[in-house]
Amino acid sequence: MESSSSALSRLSNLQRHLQPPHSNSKIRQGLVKLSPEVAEALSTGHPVVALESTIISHGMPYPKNLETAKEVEAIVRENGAVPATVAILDGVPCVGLSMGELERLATLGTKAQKTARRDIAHVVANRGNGATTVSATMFFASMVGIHVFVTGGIGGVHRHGEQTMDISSDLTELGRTPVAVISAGVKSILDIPRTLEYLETQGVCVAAYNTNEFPAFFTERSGCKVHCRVDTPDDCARLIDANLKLKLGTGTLIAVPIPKEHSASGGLIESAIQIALREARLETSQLHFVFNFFLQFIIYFASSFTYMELDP
Ligand SMILES: O=c1[nH]cc([C@@H]2O[C@H](COP(=O)(O)O)[C@@H](O)[C@H]2O)c(=O)[nH]1
Repeated sequence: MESSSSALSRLSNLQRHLQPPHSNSKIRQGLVKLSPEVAEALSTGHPVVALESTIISHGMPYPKNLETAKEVEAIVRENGAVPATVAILDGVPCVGLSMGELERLATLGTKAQKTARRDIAHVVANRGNGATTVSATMFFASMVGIHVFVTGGIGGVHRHGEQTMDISSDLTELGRTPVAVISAGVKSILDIPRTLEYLETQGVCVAAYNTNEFPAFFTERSGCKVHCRVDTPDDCARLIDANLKLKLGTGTLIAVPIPKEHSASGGLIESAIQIALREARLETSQLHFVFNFFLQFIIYFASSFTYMELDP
């Protein structure tokens, strides 16, 4: 606990040092709405933790989503920081939501547009409601001077991403926005080794908490080693501090494995996911077989007709 509070004070000193109060928000006045609590915390150098909102609107049904959002905010408060949930409401990017706004977002559910960086201008221009993903949340957090952001899982490179190019903009955002993202890793349905390769290309420092391995969201292990290990909140604060002071310009990803007490249920979910993936692969290969069979059939007939036409 002592090391966690010294890490908090280190971060808040850093925030004060690197971010003269409201320098950004003054420049961008009117573009982003800060909740009074977040504005006060940022101006006094009190630690602030950003939270995303896609997980609220798209990740769970109502009212579970609202309960979880409140619970997460309460955990941030219990640990001495101010939570800043980010969302776009009626076209206004909000950093820090009131209980009413949180409730509104939760009841909107999927009617709130899933908003990644590429969607921000569109949602704002149309005065829409947007639930921000990791990339959009990082963008707004950085804009107002919040350096730490906590979430469940970030997006990554999808399986077969080398063919589909389906790569989450969360990864490019980590390569361009100096915010530390603390998460349980990436979803295990994604391609974890390629996600880590992509982050390396983007120059993102990926650290794992109390382990040498990148966690697999529902389980502690993914089989992928990381180059940076952090063991205490102080280690994390020093890493974030170095990244910001050196103005590397990139984000930091700190992956925290699922707590031991939940690893049994996590393992159960993970094995169900692996079975589903195997079944999907099998179905795809059966479909390929049927498709190839019909293709050969069509080619055979088409060529017979062509011969008949050429040589009646
Ligand atoms: O288990 C989950 N992890 C992450 C997300 C959300 O999905 C986003 C990534 O979406 P995409 O793969 O479309 O970039 C993340 O930033 C996060 O907001 C989610 O819905 N479920």
